[in-house]
Amino acid sequence: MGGLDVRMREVVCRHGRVEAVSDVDLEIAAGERVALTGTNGSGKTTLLRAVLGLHRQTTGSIRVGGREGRSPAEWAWRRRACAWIPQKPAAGRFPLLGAELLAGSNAPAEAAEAAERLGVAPLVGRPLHTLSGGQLQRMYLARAIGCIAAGAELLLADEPTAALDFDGQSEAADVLTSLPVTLIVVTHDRALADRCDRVLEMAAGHLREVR
Ligand SMILES: Nc1ncnc2c1ncn2[C@@H]1O[C@H](COP(=O)(O)OP(=O)(O)OP(=O)(O)O)[C@@H](O)[C@H]1O
Repeated sequence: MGGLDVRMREVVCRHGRVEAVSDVDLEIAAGERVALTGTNGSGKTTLLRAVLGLHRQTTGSIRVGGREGRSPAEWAWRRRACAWIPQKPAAGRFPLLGAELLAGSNAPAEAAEAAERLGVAPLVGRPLHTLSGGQLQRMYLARAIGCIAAGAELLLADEPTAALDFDGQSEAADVLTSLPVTLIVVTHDRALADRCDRVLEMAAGHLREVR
């Protein structure tokens, strides 16, 4: 089993004056699958974005594979090391096509193959904003599989099954928990959490181990 270890020390994330993540310490072993649950607005998305370097107002230490994100070169490495399934797509200036999203994985053939398996291959010519919520999540999962084929060893997934139908939820949970990477998945889906090695709960920015 591959995967990178993750180590967080005294991580604090703010949105202006709001402290969304408070003093989080966390160690995740290489290859572990961790579900991050908790109430709405408790800081889960903010913490995942901090790991990716997308949340600037972050203090403390976040190491992935033993590497801190202190320099542009370290962040470039972190971007390649992480596959990311966002809760909602970033608003870009131009519409992005499904095929362009898949190509961004650096392993377009593997991503396209995953899109085929996940039933969204016929939609790759469409702009992402025209896809349904579930179709979009399948497209992002296909991209993540491409990123992993290209060498990513940490998958950060933010509610990746929230918009899927029942069969899709179960299929995506199988795929997510069988990938040869470390997984941190934000989820309100009990069946997905049950398949993970550990379950953590976030409440008002604080993290605690549930299982
Ligand atoms: N761009 C922003 N500007 C200001 N406050 C924000 C911003 N994004 C999030 N917040 C606030 O930060 C806190 C944590 O939000 P976050 O999105 O991390 O929660 P979450 O646990 O992922 O919630 P959910 O389960 O609803 O997705 C919330 O109080 C939220 O209102």
